[in-house]
Amino acid sequence: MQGVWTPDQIRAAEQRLFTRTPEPQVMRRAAHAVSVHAVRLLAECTGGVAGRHATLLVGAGNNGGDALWAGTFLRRRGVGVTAVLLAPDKTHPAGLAALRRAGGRAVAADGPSPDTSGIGAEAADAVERADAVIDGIVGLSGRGGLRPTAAELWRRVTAPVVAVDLPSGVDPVTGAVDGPAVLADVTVTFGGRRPCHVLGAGAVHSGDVEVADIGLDGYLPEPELHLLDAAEVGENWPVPGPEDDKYTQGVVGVAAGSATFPGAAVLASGAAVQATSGMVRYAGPAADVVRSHWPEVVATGSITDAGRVQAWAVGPGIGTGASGREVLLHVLESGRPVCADADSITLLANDPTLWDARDPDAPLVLTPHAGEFARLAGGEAGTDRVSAARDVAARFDAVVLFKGNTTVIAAPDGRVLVNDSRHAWPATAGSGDVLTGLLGALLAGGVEPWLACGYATFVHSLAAELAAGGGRAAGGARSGGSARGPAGPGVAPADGPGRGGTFRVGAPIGASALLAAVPDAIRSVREAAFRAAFR
Ligand SMILES: NC(=O)C1=CN([C@@H]2O[C@H](COP(=O)(O)OP(=O)(O)OC[C@H]3O[C@@H](n4cnc5c(N)ncnc54)[C@H](OP(=O)(O)O)[C@@H]3O)[C@@H](O)[C@H]2O)[C@@H](O)CC1
Ligand SMILES: [K+]
Repeated sequence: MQGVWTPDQIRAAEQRLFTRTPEPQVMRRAAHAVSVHAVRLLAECTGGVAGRHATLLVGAGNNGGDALWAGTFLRRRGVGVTAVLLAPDKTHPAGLAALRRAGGRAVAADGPSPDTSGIGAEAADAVERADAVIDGIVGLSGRGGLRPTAAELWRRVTAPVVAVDLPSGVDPVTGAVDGPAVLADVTVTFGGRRPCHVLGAGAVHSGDVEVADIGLDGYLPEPELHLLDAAEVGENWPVPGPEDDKYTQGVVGVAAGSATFPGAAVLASGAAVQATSGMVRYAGPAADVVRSHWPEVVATGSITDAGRVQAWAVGPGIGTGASGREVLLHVLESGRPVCADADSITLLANDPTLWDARDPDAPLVLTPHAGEFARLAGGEAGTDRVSAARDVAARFDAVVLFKGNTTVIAAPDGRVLVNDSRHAWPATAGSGDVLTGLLGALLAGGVEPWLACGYATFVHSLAAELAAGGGRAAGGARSGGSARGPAGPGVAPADGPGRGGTFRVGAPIGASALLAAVPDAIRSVREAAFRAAFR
């Protein structure tokens, strides 16, 4: 599992590191890593390095210092470097002196001869003719969106961008973007990811995140957040062993859909079928429709006839009336692990007495989207979705899988996993029903609930991407293509060649296509695990 650390954790670790390694040396390590990625980007995007031009956007703090030192290293590779200083009086002195010694230029952002937007002619020229831009405006101390001069400079940037530590204008802790913010092709960070690289709009604004080793290992505490990679998911996805039969792998019960709306039942049952080689039982009014789509499902019309299961997936399409309540009550009383989604979340939010039916020893997973989350929590989550999910998980003693473009998975003990898929292909009707079925299958297979949520979300997101045609190598690599691609933030990269690589074509999908891609996604993560084992 990869870790994500808060700015406070990073700063505390840095202070401990500085007792052993002088601060300027650490900064030069960081800056060198930035320059390495800038060189790579220049080579990829312009076909060369020496003779190209890099423009540094330099703010008041150490983030600007990193950029200046990175410019110094770029000079050694024959790159022309201009630093545009946003706060000339506060510019990192040693970094600026080093850049000047190396033959780099520095100009003030607002002079001389500022235009009507307050940008000096030399600064405007440096930004507009850059082959690459290094964003050293602000880092861990950033608050709010870019300030006016920085925003005006950013508006003029067309070259590929390497962000130092994080894209300026993005909130370091929540990833929220509240005003103008840099959209990077690559973000080079130090020692470990920050929350803004994986949460909310920040995950998109960061582009590809490269973690450089500056010696922080050994000084960092337990991470605040965790990320899974494909190999881990593949290694732990339950598959039949030599001794297994259909029962030993765990039987999953699906209680979903209605006679009028059987789709949720078909999708959730189908996902459970695709996710496990064991047995799937369905109980509910859509039994005939489920059977006709999935003959391998043992389907019955009533929850009381369902038979024995090792876990339940309950909720999608059961309604919020008396019959839905009865189904949920039965499932909660079963003493089995339960994944409660959709209508069952609304039922639980509306009728607190339902909680009394729950066996306190049986794990409960809740999978709300924003609206359901607000019902459960008694208010909107706000921008700090991690804290909000943690609070609800602790309050209800349940694992909370808070859906969104970044899915946040909080355990009652405070552990948090995030899935920063950086694409929105699963945002389609019925997609949540598929996730519920996957989760039910993993719970029935005995996977620990918090991890089951992580594995199911990973595979679900990957299946959506594969179905859409966006494709992602299951080695953990991100989608190909630039974050500045024409599709814009929050959606999968658009098609055709562009900065940062060649984009793969994607097209909108429905939940049935997502479901059909689940076996490919599972195969893909298992292949990643296989490759990792022999690396
Ligand atoms: N310590 C080290 O050696 C190492 C540190 N490292 C590097 O240091 C970075 C942290 O540096 P830092 O703490 O100096 O602050 P930093 O993020 O540069 O901000 C500077 C100032 O910007 C301002 N500002 C705030 N918001 C703003 C906005 N929206 N738009 C514009 N300006 C804004 C605000 O100043 P104000 O104007 O409010 O006085 C703030 O004080 C870290 O990210 C990493 O890159 C690495 O080199 C590893 C070794
Ligand atoms: K930055």
